[in-house]
Amino acid sequence: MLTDEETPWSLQAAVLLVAFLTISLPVLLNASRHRKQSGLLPPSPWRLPLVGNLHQLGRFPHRSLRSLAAAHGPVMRIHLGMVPAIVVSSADAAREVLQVQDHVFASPPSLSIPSIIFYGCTDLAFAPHGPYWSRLRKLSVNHLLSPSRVRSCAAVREQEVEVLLRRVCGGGVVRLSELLSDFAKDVAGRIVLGTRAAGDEGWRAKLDALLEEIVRMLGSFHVGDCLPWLSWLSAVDGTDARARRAFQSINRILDEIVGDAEREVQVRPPGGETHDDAFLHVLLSMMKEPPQTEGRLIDRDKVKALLVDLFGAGTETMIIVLEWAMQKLQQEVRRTKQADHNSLLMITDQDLPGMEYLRAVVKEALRLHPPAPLLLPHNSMQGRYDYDVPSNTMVIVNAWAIARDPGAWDSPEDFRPERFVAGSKVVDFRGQHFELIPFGSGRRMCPGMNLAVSTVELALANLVGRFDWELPVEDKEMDMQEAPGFAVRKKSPLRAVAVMQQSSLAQAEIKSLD
Ligand code: HEM
Repeated sequence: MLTDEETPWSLQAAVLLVAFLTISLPVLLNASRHRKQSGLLPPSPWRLPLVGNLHQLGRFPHRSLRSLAAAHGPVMRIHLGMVPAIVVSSADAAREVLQVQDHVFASPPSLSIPSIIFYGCTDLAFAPHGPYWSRLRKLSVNHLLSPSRVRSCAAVREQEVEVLLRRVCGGGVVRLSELLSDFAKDVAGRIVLGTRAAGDEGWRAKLDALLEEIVRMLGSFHVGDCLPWLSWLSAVDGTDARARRAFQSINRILDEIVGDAEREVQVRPPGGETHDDAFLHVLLSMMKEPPQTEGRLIDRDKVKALLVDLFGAGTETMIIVLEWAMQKLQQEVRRTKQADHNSLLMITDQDLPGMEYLRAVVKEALRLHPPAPLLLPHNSMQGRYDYDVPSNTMVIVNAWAIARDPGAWDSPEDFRPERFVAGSKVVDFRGQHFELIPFGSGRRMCPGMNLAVSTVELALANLVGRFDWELPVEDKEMDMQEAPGFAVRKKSPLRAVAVMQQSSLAQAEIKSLD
């Protein structure tokens, strides 16, 4: 996880920039006096020269931006250093950006660190909107993330849930964060890489190292992104060197992973089919296909770029939802059982559609704790909507603030899954109801939503169905604090005591898992 010092847009950035104030202030003040304001720009909080509003963002930008929006409105213009950005904090404004004018805001901004660690932005999340992105997205959805592909790997998820339950049965205080994290990585490992990854400590260590580098670098501040004319500074302050070292480390790990898969394919008997439908095997076979008229889509580096996305975007987000939902479920566990589930049999993928209350709990956890509270940044490619949004302006959607907007939600700060149960207002997170957009919406919406939701629901259903969960005696109350970072995890790891249900049937079943 990120340390406080590594927080994006942190004071550390401000301190660095303030050093330049003394020399450049007179020049800049003069320049801003002559700057021509054109069109109707969104309202803007006051800002410091050079620093802009960076110093106001603090350790939790989603919270600080909500406070600023309360004073300046749901469409607001801020400055990250000298670079303007539009912040959107209402469902209506989010609909305008992500649906009505989706085509205008469909590219991410060009940022220095992602372009180093994501192989020149040839991954899915940071690739500019265009034919390459579109083909890569289609490939990922068709072979890995579509609802039918997700259904077809239900057995993998169920087997991994069994492993998780067996580990919980160990007794005593369960280190839930650690177990849930291993579970999410094993699911991703098995469907992306194949059975080889299951329960393999070597694989988990590789993935941990990979995620650590990605999360650390995405949380780093690059002066050139905020003060383009000072980008040379990142060579002096070591940011570029750190990013290149991180990239070398990411590349080495991914080379090992891809190399292992290539060797596996080579030792397969001639004509032998793959022993599983692992996505990496599909990618490797596509690398060998003759190029089509549009050129070859995938080469080794692009395969690695895509893997960074799938592991980075896929595992960390699922871990976050599982942690927050389990934390909430410690309070809700009995009601969840009564509402949904009276059987002690293993709950399978097929049972999930009938578990209305559990699904409401997951929705409510995603509402209060979206893993990416500011989604991913978008970039305007042209023009205007109600306000003038000059082309090439970064647009930040504060999904966290929108999901807590008192204008859209009753008691928005309370955890109340009932709000999603039949008879209540129908609100879903599939990109059509803009008051709840933890996965974004429009063409850049998260393609991993079906996989994530099925995996999270299956794990939670079984954890809650088989155990009663209590706080460890030494933890007097639940710690609900967030940790700062690009994706917002719980500050302290989740621990709980799992009390196995007294029913002999439950005990017999759990023994039979051994
Ligand atoms: C609960 C879990 C998850 C949440 C809350 C989540 C959330 C998001 C969000 C907010 C975005 C950006 C949307 C935007 O800016 O408009 C995104 C993009 C993305 N997500 Fe997820 N995600 C989750 C799980 C996954 C999984 C499991 C995968 C894949 C294995 C995945 C892969 C991606 C990719 C590749 C993108 C970039 C898509 C593009 O730009 O075309 N995510 N996700």
